[in-house]
Amino acid sequence: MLALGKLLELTLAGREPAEKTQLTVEGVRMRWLSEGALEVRPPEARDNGLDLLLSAGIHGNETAPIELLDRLLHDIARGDLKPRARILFLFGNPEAIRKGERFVEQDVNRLFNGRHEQSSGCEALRACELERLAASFFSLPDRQRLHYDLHTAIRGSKIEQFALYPWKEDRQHSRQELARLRAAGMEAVLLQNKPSIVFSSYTYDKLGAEAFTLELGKARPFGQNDGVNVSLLEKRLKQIIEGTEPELTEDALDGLQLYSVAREIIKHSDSFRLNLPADIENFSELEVGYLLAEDIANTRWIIEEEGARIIFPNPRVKNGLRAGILVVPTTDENLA
Ligand SMILES: O=C(O)CCC(=O)N[C@@H](CCC(=O)O)C(=O)O
Ligand SMILES: [Zn+2]
Repeated sequence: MLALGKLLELTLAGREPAEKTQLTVEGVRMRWLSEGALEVRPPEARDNGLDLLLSAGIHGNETAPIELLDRLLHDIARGDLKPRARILFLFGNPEAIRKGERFVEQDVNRLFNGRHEQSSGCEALRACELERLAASFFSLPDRQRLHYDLHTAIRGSKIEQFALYPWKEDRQHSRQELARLRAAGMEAVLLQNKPSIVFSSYTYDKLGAEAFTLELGKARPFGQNDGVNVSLLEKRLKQIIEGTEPELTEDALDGLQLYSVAREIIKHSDSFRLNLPADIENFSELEVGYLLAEDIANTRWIIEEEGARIIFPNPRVKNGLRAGILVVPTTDENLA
């Protein structure tokens, strides 16, 4: 296999490859751009006009998605997977991946859309670099732009695999992209309704990509991901890469649960208290009237919404950041 197919090994060892560009037997060009960043370009005659950004390891301890991208890259480097799309593979936070930690100093996925400019340290620099790499990759005109940012979650979930779809004013969420997600094994999609500072929001808002955060199961260390079944996603990604996706049918959205954000729970101070069991699963339902959280100055978060569910509850985030999202079921009537 070509050495550049071993991007993960290089990244884990903190090494630069001796050769920065290599050609596979199929004439696919692989180019190392910087730590954890590799561009794959099909021969011009085979290029189908899709630019696909695949990122994982934005959180260093979320290893199943990193292993998935590693397998795809190996297949490309061996000539077993024959891309028709241009692809950018990104391992988001190399230092945290090496440490097996969610982050080193701060969460990279809270530093996009300009936030890194108000901060410092290795993760702020990395967020800036990731924005630059993505912007340069998505700078070619007249091409389709698609970004999947792959994650696993801190806790178990009543809905194992789901996507978060960013928001931008005057831009509608796409039914076609939701159908693609359904085919890739996603059981639910959370339709965002305001701007955000995560990576997929940056590529959606600033670079015009269709972009998603995908949650694939519970985070575990390398080699312990048997419980995370990414087979449908892996199959779909291979089809997208090779340009062999089957046509999506009328019933393609059947069974896909849609949610919208009712409220983001923001931790304002060290007095923040979240009244949930430590092992609560994502998408657990909360009853109207339930006192979810308390914070400084008698702030109380009480459930008012029928059918509300909690995702990503985390009282340990830094002050000013999201400590959970309250979601409610929604319909597909506003999709494009
Ligand atoms: O399990 C958790 O609490 C977090 C899992 C995770 O990393 N999720 C992403 C979601 C990004 C988004 O809002 O699109 C994150 O929190 O960064
Ligand atoms: Zn994550």
